Amino acid sequence: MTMSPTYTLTLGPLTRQLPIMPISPKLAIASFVLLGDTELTDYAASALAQKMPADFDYLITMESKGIPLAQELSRLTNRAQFVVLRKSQKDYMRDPLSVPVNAITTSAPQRLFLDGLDAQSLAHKRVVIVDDVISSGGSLNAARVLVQQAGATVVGQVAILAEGAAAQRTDIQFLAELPLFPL
Ligand SMILES: Nc1ncnc2[nH]cnc12
Repeated sequence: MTMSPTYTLTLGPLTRQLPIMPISPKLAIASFVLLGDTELTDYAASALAQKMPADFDYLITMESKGIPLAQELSRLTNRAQFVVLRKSQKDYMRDPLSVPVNAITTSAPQRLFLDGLDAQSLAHKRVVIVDDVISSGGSLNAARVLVQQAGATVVGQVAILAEGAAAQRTDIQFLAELPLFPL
């Protein structure tokens, strides 16, 4: 296997070599895969716990790479439950809400689904959206729409990394920037 070039990510005391992978003829990304990295997940959750709004009811995240982060953040902030927006409709969902989403790493159009039971729990609640990387903001926007459709209010948006132009956003809290790599 030929080795791809890497980008060195530094997060507090931790460093990771992220492989730089083309995702289109014109663009490569430094691939940040949180799944399986317990050490990084735990560090990022404790750092993000310091950046959370004081008053919120629920964390909400998007399948799949945000899930371990949201779980640890939920534990650290003493929230007994968090909500996962899914990328497919499951047979066990009741009256799911769904919206289209465009993500930088997935070429095919996708949808994001909120189980109707979760939607009921969220009604009139204060919600923080958490994700591993915010890039184009496509999945964040889709999550916001679902949260609003459920009758909840978004009181915070947090991520480990802000990629490309997202690093200039003032409406998100994040720990580090991640560059994009034009080809
Ligand atoms: N750099 C990246 N690595 C992994 N997933 C991503 N989603 C958006 N940007 C990403």
